[in-house]
Amino acid sequence: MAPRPRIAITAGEPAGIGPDLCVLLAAKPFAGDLVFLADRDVLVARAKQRGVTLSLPDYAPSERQPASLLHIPAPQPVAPGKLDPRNARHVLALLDRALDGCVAGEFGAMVTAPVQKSTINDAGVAFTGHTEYLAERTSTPKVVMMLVGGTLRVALATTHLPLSAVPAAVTRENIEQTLRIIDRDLRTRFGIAKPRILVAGLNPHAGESGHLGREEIERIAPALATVKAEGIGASGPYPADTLFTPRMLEGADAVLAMYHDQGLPVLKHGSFGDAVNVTLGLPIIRTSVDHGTALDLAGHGAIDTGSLEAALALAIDLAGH
Ligand SMILES: NC(=O)c1ccc[n+]([C@@H]2O[C@H](COP(=O)([O-])OP(=O)(O)OC[C@H]3O[C@@H](n4cnc5c(N)ncnc54)[C@H](O)[C@@H]3O)[C@@H](O)[C@H]2O)c1
Ligand SMILES: N[C@H](C(=O)O)[C@H](O)COP(=O)(O)O
Repeated sequence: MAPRPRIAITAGEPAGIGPDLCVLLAAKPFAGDLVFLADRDVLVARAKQRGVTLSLPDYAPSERQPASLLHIPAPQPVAPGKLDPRNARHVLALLDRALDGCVAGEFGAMVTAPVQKSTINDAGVAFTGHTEYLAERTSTPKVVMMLVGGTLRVALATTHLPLSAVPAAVTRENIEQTLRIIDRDLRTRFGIAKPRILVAGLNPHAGESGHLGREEIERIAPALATVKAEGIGASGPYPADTLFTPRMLEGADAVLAMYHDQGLPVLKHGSFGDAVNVTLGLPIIRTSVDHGTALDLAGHGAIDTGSLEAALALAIDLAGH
């Protein structure tokens, strides 16, 4: 029998629902050993607020523990729902420790609870997302954000940037590199022998033969021709408005959307609460939830643990490959 992978889970923004999700998951059984990276006082307080019994021993690297806590202190007291940029470095320290452990082989994968990107920026650290942060920290020149929900996988050619900056970022080179990464990771990590990837256009009606924009003709189609010649099963560019219809998606393994809000609303409409965000192209395995910090629900109120559970299950599965 394969050994249980050890998975690092970062609690994310301490004022958000990340700590709540951690305390709710800590008592559940998983097919891996879970190491929660968080401030112990924050988890204890959150468990009390939610009426949950928290039983997490300190992490002991030499032992096999179904669930444990790697305590990393937050410098400032934490109140649910109240952001404090002085705790932003703590949030990054959780990520750094998990990442270092993955690179060193101590952890088989890392799973991230949500962070508040604005607060990290407010603390003076330029931060657009875990995806870009982990790429930079591992010196990986190119990674791809992909969300998985139900039978749908949606990858993005561009991630966290203003809409006005998207057209310039949809370059031929970007599309080629993105498709190579999706193809490689679907084969090697997801075990799909010959991935079939559908590529969206950028403009309405995929540019209407150049009358509604030329990115499809000048960049996306030439990039597709190049990667097809390399044997990658990609096709398009397709008009995005009908690309996500069941008939188009039949037999497809992934869709490549050109920008964040072209692809993710479709996926989240169908799967919010159960979908998983996975970073392709990294030297380590990283999955995450499909939602944000939900400050309005931290410490009280009904929260859905489904996405974090799905992210954990996928991380365990990928770590086992
Ligand atoms: N993986 C991540 O780190 C991640 C992902 C998405 C957004 N964010 C960040 O989160 C912050 C807040 O973003 P937002 O307000 O756009 O989105 P959000 O997901 O935090 O909230 C959107 C709505 O969904 C609800 N919600 C979210 N998660 C829920 C859960 N598990 N159970 C029940 N309800 C839930 C919230 O209460 C809110 O009504 C931003 O800083 C954003 O950048 C982080
Ligand atoms: N774009 C993601 C989403 O909408 O779910 C989210 O912001 C998380 O991104 P990172 O994993 O890069 O933090």
